[in-house]
Amino acid sequence: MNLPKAFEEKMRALLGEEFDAYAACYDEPRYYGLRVNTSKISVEEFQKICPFSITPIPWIKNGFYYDGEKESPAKHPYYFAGLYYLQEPSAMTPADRLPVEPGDRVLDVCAAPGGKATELGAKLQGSGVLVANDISNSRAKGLLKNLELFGIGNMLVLSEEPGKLTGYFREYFDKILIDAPCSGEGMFRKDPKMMKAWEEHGPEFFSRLQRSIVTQAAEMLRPGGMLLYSTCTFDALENEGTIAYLMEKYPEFEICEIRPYEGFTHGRPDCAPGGQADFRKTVRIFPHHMKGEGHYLALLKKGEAKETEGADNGLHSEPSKAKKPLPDDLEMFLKGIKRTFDPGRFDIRGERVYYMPQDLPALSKVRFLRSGLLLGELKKGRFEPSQALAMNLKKEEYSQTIDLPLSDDRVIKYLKGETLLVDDLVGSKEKGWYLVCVDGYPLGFGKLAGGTMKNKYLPGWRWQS
Ligand SMILES: C[S@@+](CC[C@H](N)C(=O)[O-])C[C@H]1O[C@@H](n2cnc3c(N)ncnc32)[C@H](O)[C@@H]1O
Repeated sequence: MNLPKAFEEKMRALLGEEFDAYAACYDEPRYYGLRVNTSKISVEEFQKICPFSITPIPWIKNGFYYDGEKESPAKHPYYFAGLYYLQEPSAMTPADRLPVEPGDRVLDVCAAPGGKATELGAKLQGSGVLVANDISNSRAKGLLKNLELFGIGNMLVLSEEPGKLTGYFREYFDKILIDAPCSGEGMFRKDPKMMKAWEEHGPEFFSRLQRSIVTQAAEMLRPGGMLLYSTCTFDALENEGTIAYLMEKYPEFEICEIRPYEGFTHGRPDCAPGGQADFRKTVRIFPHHMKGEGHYLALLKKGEAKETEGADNGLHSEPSKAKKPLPDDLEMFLKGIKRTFDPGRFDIRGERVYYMPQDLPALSKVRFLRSGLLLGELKKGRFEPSQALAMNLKKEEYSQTIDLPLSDDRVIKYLKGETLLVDDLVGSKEKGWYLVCVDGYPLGFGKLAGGTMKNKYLPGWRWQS
């Protein structure tokens, strides 16, 4: 592979005698990875049912390699059931190493298309809140789809400039991930087009952007909270340089150890102005040391603020809405779900019914793609459940289900949007909303009458043949 000359020279200087081993990797095939959605299935269970050959990624407990030249895991009903996400192995590391716990308030500042946000959401296991943001509205649409496919309901999907969010979320979050826009040097093998982009917008351009994003994000982290910064580039200015800038502006941040793996390489104190030894705790991923493309990670903890102590965190909760009774048809539908709903968290806007995360600040004038779990729509008083709700439910939580084995050709028919005959599975008098599952994992809803099931799978998500 012909690398840009300036890049090659820079890498020679960075890697010294390791450069030849690094350069030789460009003649090797790229790695393909798949990450299990642990909010839907355990790793052990997935290994039992996985229809293609996989081998563990040693530093990611729910990550596996697959052979991308032979297999197409995105064209499988389990993918449509949200059981896994396809992701380059080194890119799994940031969300894995940010210690998110159920109940946390988590922000993913640059989240689209959701490779990391889907893992952060899965780690929350339905409690707390994930705010997934991306400045690009078109990319945020893909992010929303991936989060809904994963069954994440306790979330907001926003498309905002991070500086605007600081006014709403000052010191609000427990954990923040910044997977920054970068010059992408670690992705040259996976996607050679990145080299052209690098020549147009190199490290200097991205460094300026990263400096503004990290300092804006810093204001949204509560004291004691943790921030993980990552890039898929090798450039020192964009990596150690950005973290050094953050720590100069916000001295209350300290660099923390990242759970180790033998293939990780230490960050470089010599690449950071000031050269503090702590930069060794940051991690560089190189393809000649491990089976992944290339990444940089720094985990930081925010101490008590030195200058902004006692500042108002801007958190003014949405005034609780007067609790109106829910429409009858919605009330009836919810009786079929074995889950306790908090009446104060329903939010009906026009025809749409949402179930909101708890303790959100008032968010007027923020560009949303989604706020909360879209439960469904009220059409002339009739409630129609959404695709997002189907993906958010477990089979055991819903009273009426049609569970098809993978081998049943009605699975693909359902995903294509076709009407199904299911009189062999339900009594002739049964009717109403059914949750259609494959091997026990929900795919979507259908409406049954007289042994025929009208397909309610979201048209935009259909299986394309
Ligand atoms: C490396 S990608 C993120 C990949 C994503 N975290 C994932 O794992 O799928 C960087 C993202 O940052 C977004 N971006 C660029 N500038 C931004 C800004 N100022 N604020 C927020 N997002 C930005 C881009 O649209 C892009 O989607």
